[in-house]
Amino acid sequence: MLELDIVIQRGDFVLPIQAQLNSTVTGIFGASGCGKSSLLSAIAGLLRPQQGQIILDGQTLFDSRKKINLAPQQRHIGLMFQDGQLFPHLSVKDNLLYGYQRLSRSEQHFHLAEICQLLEISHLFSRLPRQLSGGEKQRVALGRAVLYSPRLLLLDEPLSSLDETRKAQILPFLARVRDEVKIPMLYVSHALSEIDYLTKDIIYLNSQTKD
Ligand SMILES: Nc1ncnc2c1ncn2[C@@H]1O[C@H](COP(=O)(O)OP(=O)(O)OP(=O)(O)O)[C@@H](O)[C@H]1O
Repeated sequence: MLELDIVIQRGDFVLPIQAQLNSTVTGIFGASGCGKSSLLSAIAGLLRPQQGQIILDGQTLFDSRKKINLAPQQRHIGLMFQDGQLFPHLSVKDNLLYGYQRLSRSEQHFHLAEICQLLEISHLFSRLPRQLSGGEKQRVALGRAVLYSPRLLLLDEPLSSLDETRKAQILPFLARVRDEVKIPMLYVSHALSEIDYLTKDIIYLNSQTKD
């Protein structure tokens, strides 16, 4: 369970958020600039909230009063963005293994073959990212994020660079990750239809302006 009780501030922008998230997938929806990416950055440890607490499965990741602020690598949270951000000079296989190889055996919860079969990417192993379609890149990025065995996977508009046909192809893979791998996910999107496909649990963000 993820417990959030924080205030994020960036200049005049203020976002207070209080929520308890229990679902395998929680959708995060809101207008452009309402703070969706800032919220994910705060959970990942890349942006310090102005005040409050973030607790994941009983572990305090951030507490302004107790002066706790775990570094991103101590949080073991996975992030996946709009353009996947694969390393361009590494093959698909080396991209997939990038974070995985740095885990100890006990931290490796999945096998390369199992995840690649799930996402149908095994035949792409020797290719470089520039030799992949947009949809293939996103499946490889998702595979890399899942192999890292994160406690929580944060997905920031993972399909927004794809056309409607490709989106429709990738959504079932995300549903498979939800059902078969069961890593809790926060899924940010402008598209309610995408969120609806994956979950009925949605947070609507409303930011405020500092007076
Ligand atoms: N580095 C920064 N410094 C100051 N303000 C920032 C910074 N980054 C973002 N902001 C502001 O914080 C607010 C929230 O931005 P954020 O990127 O979290 O919104 P978002 O909901 O993810 O937007 P979008 O849907 O357009 O990607 C915006 O008003 C933005 O202008």
